[in-house]
Amino acid sequence: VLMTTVCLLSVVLVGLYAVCRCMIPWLVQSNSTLALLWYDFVLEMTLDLLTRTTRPQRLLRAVIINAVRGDPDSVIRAIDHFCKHTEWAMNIGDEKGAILDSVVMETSPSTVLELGTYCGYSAVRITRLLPPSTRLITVEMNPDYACVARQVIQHAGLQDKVCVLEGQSADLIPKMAEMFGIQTFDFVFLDHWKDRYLPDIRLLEDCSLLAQGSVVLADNVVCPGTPDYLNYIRSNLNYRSRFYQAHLEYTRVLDGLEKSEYLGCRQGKRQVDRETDR
Ligand SMILES: C[S@@+](CC[C@H](N)C(=O)[O-])C[C@H]1O[C@@H](n2cnc3c(N)ncnc32)[C@H](O)[C@@H]1O
Repeated sequence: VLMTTVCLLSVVLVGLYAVCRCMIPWLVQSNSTLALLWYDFVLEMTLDLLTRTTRPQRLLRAVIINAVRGDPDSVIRAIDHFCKHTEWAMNIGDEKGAILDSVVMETSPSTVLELGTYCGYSAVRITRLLPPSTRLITVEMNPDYACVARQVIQHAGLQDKVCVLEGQSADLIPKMAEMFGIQTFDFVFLDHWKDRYLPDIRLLEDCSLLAQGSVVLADNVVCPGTPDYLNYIRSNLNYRSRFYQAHLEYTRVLDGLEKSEYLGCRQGKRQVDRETDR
């Protein structure tokens, strides 16, 4: 009886292990809700409990161990490697990061705002492409994330070109002119909580922080998705919008970026034929 019980238990345990090892990654790689639930909730909480550290702290450790100090590209590589092989994290990632790079390069901005810093991955990506006189202002509401981001940015050697502002975007956007003497932003990267995209783009407009030619790039417009923002920006005469299809960072789940050029205040709505813009 004992032998049979041990054998049965072994079979159950091996089965469970196989399910965890093969089925869960397969399932979460192809379903957006499962992916976010698994990576952003189950795995993160479990690892936080087991290691008594936070995900940003673990990511920072990987950067310090594996990236060359003063080399932004090696910091980016170290984070991508950590997120692909050790632990998923909500950076824009390498695939969408390449699109971000190309939009930054074609915009060649003098004034840049990022909403949602997290660990500083996209801040490093953007800043390494900016001319020497241009600084990035990046806003993060979580002080622990902001602290990690500053260390990641410092490791990349970009600390003199980035200002990590701690606080809520809604509180800080109206203070940009007063704090930095900024009149308008040439490039704005939206990558904070998705329900803030619409109120914050309107706030940027109300504070006159967008000028004709300003480019707004929004991440995660498909996953988790920003339907109210997309509806607003695509049907607005004041913007010319283009969608870039890609995948949720480090997965096969569909996602995308929306690049919107501000055309100046014309007022009114239009029906955008998105197909022609793609
Ligand atoms: C998806 S992560 C940003 C990832 C980062 N841009 C990257 O690619 O490396 C979103 C971040 O936005 C921050 N956040 C969310 N809502 C915010 C708000 N209203 N103001 C400031 N930060 C916010 C969150 O704390 C989180 O760290």
